[in-house]
Amino acid sequence: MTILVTGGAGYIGSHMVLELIDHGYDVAILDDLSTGCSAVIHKDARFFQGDVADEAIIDRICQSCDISAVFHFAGSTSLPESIGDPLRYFQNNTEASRALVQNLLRYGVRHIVFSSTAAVYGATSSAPIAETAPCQPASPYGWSKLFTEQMLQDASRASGIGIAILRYFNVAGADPAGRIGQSTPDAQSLIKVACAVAAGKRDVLEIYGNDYATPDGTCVRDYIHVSDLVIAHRLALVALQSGGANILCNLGYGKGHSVREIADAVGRAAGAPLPVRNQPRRAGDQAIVISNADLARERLGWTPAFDDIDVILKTAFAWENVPAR
Ligand SMILES: NC(=O)c1ccc[n+]([C@@H]2O[C@H](COP(=O)([O-])OP(=O)(O)OC[C@H]3O[C@@H](n4cnc5c(N)ncnc54)[C@H](O)[C@@H]3O)[C@@H](O)[C@H]2O)c1
Ligand SMILES: O=c1ccn([C@@H]2O[C@H](COP(=O)(O)OP(=O)(O)O[C@H]3O[C@H](CO)[C@@H](O)[C@H](O)[C@H]3O)[C@@H](O)[C@H]2O)c(=O)[nH]1
Repeated sequence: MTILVTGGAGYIGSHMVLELIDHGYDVAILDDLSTGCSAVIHKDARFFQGDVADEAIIDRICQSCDISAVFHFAGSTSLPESIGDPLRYFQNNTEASRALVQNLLRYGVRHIVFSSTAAVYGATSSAPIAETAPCQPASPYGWSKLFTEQMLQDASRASGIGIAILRYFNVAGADPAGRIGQSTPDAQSLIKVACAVAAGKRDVLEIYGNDYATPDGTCVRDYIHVSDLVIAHRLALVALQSGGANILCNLGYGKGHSVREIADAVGRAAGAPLPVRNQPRRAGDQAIVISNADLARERLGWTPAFDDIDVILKTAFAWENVPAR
């Protein structure tokens, strides 16, 4: 039996593929390479290039591989971008996921693990955020993921397919062995950009807002190492395959770091202070986003191995600090 990883040429998906292959699974990847990178596609995985919403390509994959479970990472991922282009987010995250699930159900796929986000909670939540907090997304990105969560839950009730919905906080870092990292050329996430500045590929780190109600005025986020994140995904699949109930849980470390702290720490990792420039607030940002991830530890038996911001930044910078990347 084969595991299908959608978005397996992207940042998190490529780390998932590595984790699965390291654990002896057969893997197929479906990716349209819209933001993914062919250089990170694992040589031992079968690669299909195309859109997750395309019925014909799902037919081709399911007829040539015995797909038992799907990790669904493919999607559009930028919260600020979604504010300017909401319809693309509802199309590529919600509608494309609906088409994917409908087509997979025809082939008897039994389990789906879905990439959701802390952005489903939105403005009304206090920190740390547990899964029981109300969901009031502050962006089309958050809504596009929340709608998909609801759709999966309803599809599961109707069809019996097992689902795990994992709400990630801020994912960062790279494979500690240096095999892969975040390769998206124009990724705008804080740690990627800060490492690019430290590696001399960008001139300055813009800090979006220094007047938030936080200790140093900059936004606080809960950064989780990508390798811990994909381990939790593998454990979620094992739990579903053992006959466990559907899963909905946060993935984070339950601690926060400000933008300013990240800039300072990347400067330390790189051996020179980072040039920074204060800018106005970015639309859609919350001041503080920190998880309560107790449920993941209980339900999945997950014990993070890289819960250290310096390890996250060291692996991210090591990956970025190669001129060709
Ligand atoms: N990076 C984070 O901090 C974070 C946090 C929460 C949730 N997520 C979610 O995790 C998932 C992966 O994010 P990432 O950071 O690896 O992003 P990414 O852009 O690196 O990866 C997404 C991959 O999906 C592919 N893709 C996009 N639309 C597709 C489509 N319609 N059909 C086929 N392939 C398609 C892209 O080419 C890319 O390879 C996304 O669903 C994202 O919303 C990410
Ligand atoms: O060049 C930059 C980039 C970011 N930031 C700030 O850094 C913080 C983190 O931003 P970013 O790395 O873009 O992450 P988020 O907007 O918090 O969103 C991430 O985390 C969400 C979950 O919390 C995911 O759903 C998203 O896909 C993922 O991009 C925010 O305050 C940004 O304003 C800067 O100041 N300068």
